[in-house]
Amino acid sequence: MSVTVRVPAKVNVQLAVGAARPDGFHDLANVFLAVGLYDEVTVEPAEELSVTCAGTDADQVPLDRTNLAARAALALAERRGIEPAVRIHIAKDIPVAGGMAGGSADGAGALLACNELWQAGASRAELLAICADLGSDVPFSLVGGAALGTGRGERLTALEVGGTFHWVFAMAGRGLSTPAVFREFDRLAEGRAVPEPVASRDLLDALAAGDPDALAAAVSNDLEPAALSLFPDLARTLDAGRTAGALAALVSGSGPTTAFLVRDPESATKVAEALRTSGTCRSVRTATAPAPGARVLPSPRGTTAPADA
Ligand SMILES: C[C@@](CO)(OP(=O)(O)O)[C@H](O)COP(=O)(O)OP(=O)(O)OC[C@H]1O[C@@H](n2ccc(N)nc2=O)[C@H](O)[C@@H]1O
Ligand SMILES: Nc1ncnc2c1ncn2[C@@H]1O[C@H](COP(=O)(O)OP(=O)(O)O)[C@@H](O)[C@H]1O
Repeated sequence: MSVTVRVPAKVNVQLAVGAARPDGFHDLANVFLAVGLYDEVTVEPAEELSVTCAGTDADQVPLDRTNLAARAALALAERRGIEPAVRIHIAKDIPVAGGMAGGSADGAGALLACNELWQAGASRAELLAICADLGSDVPFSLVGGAALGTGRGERLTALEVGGTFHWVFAMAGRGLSTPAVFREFDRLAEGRAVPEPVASRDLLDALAAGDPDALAAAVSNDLEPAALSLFPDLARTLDAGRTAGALAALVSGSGPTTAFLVRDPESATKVAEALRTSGTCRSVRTATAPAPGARVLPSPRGTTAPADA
């Protein structure tokens, strides 16, 4: 018997960052949008906990108990008094350390999958609380769609999205560490007052209207200067996408993946091709948004019945 859960990547269409808090985190107004690039997490009973990973960047994924999928299984098992005897396999399609919440996706996926496999019966609220303990981005991976994250990004309010948005993503040749980018944000902010992070009304209206031009005018990422400071070549990728006709070009979260909002599928193909030939990135993908959150996939013959998140 096995259970497989599919979980989306995210892009942050707004990432407003406040001053560093005493606990080292930053308060955010984090507008998450789930995009149609997915990892799949499969769990099945085993003698002991193990993690395997295949696919894009699989060699960069830790296979020990620091893996967010393993941590999620352990957290649920501990709460429920269950032996965490489970084999976890991650089929990876979300770039690693790319600012698209791939590790968070695997954490949320493993949690939902183990809840199903073990028939552990954790409620949605309990799953969300475990997600928040695992990382700031993990609750959103469970929920998907679009949401405003406040606090360190873990407190979610679902947002209305009035249409399909088309995106192109350029993957960089190396990753960027999220803590390093926040540290660089603090360094760049030294000596100036950092305003409270607030969600943009124009941006929320653009999402609700499904209007790509209005969304393009409103996107912003306060971590972008820090990511560019640590990885200056990203400016060339952003320029290549803009020149090819993207409505907006921005760094995804803490980077280094760059995200390009385009008007329609034709424009996505054109911008993707221009980025591929620009020599400024490692690979290019297109995807639409919003995508649903973590979902149990229908099981192959005779295993557990599918259940939505
Ligand atoms: C920047 C964002 C934007 O969505 O995503 P990524 O670009 O990493 O995907 C997130 O805030 C990343 O969330 P996540 O990757 O879950 O981070 P966590 O594990 O909670 O924290 C890792 C480290 O990032 C920094 N951190 C994270 C969140 C936050 N609100 N303030 C912070 O300062 C802290 O240094 C923390 O120790
Ligand atoms: N299941 C996982 N998949 C990817 N990375 C993981 C996973 N579990 C832990 N990590 C660690 O988290 C780091 C950040 O990875 P990831 O979540 O992909 O990026 P980001 O935080 O930029 O969205 C990786 O460098 C890796 O060391």
